[in-house]
Amino acid sequence: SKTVSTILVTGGSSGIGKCIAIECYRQGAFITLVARNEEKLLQAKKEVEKCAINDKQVVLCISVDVSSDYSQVESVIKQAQEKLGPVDMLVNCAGTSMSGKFEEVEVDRFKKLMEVNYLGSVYPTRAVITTMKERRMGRIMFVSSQAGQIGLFGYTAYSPSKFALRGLAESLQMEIKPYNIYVTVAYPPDTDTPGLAEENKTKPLETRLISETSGVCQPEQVAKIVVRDAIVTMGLFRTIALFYLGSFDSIVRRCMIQREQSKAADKRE
Ligand SMILES: NC(=O)C1=CN([C@@H]2O[C@H](COP(=O)(O)OP(=O)(O)OC[C@H]3O[C@@H](n4cnc5c(N)ncnc54)[C@H](OP(=O)(O)O)[C@@H]3O)[C@@H](O)[C@H]2O)C=CC1
Ligand SMILES: CCCCCCCCCCCCCCCC(=O)[C@@H](N)CO
Repeated sequence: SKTVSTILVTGGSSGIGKCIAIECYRQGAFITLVARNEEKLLQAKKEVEKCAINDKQVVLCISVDVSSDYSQVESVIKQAQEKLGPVDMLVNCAGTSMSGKFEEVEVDRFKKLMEVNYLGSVYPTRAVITTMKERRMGRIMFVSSQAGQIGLFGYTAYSPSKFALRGLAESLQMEIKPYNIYVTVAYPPDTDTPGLAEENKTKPLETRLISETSGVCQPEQVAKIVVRDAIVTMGLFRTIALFYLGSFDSIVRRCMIQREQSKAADKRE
C-alpha cells in the first residue's frame, strides 16, 4: 500500500497549476494533470517528472475540457482513479482570464468565463466527492483570485466567476466537514504565467495600474503557499464567523449521526 498522496490538478499543464503539481511531486505525490491541449500536457509531464524523489512516482495526463460535459469529466476522473488510486487532493486550477470595459466585453465571454472558471471547478469536485466522503478523507482546493475578493475595473466578466468559487467552497465545506474533508480557496495576485501574458495583451490602463499596486508573483512562490495552506491548515473556517459556523457544523453533524443510526436500524429489521 502507498503512503504518499494522490493529487489531481486541473490546469496542471501551465502556470500556477503546473507549479502546484511540481511542488506536490517534490513531496512524493502521485499526480494527474488535467487540461485540454495534449502537447502542453506532455511537456508539463516531462517537467514534473524531473522533480521525482523516488522511482515509483507516476505522472498521468488527461486531456479533457473540464467545463463542457459533466459525464465526460466524471468518466476520465474515474479512469484516473482506477490507475493511480483514489484522489486525496483535488486542485481546481483550470481557468482563464480576460479584462476589458463592461460594454466592450463580448457578451459570450460572460458565459464562457462562468463555464470555465466556475462550472470547470464544480464538475471535477462533483466527480471526486462521493469517494472522498466514503473514505472520510480528502482536500479540495479552489484557485480564485484577488479579483475574487473585490471587484475591480476591467473584471466585470472575470470577477464574478471567481466570487462564485467562494460561495461554492463555503457551502461545500459546511457539508463535508464531518467527513474529514477540507476545502481551501486561494486568492493570488497577478502571477507571471502564460495566462497573464495573454491577458495583458488587452488589459485596460486602469486595470494595469490598479493591479500593479499588488505586484506580480512568481508561480513557484504562489504554489508553495497554496500547497502549504491546503495541507497544514484546516481551511476556510479559520477566518470567518467561527461562532455561527461552529453551531451550524453541529447541526450538520447531528443530522449525519441520526441518518446513520436510522440506516443501521433499518438493516437490523
Ligand atoms: N496568473 C495570474 O495572474 C492569476 C491567475 N489566477 C487563476 O489561476 C488559474 C491558473 O492561471 P494561470 O496559471 O495564469 O493560467 P494559464 O493560462 O497559464 O494556464 C491555464 C491552465 O488551465 C487549463 N485550462 C484552461 N481552460 C481549460 C478547460 N476548459 N478545461 C481544462 N483545462 C483548461 C490550460 O490548459 P489548456 O488550455 O490546454 O486546456 C492550462 O493548463 C486560473 O484559474 C486563473 O484564473 C488567479 C490569480 C492570478
Ligand atoms: C485581502 C484583500 C485582497 C485585496 C487586494 C486588492 C489589491 C488590488 C489589486 C488586485 C490585483 C488583481 C489581481 C487579478 C489577478 C488575476 O486573477 C488575473 N491576473 C488572472 O490572469
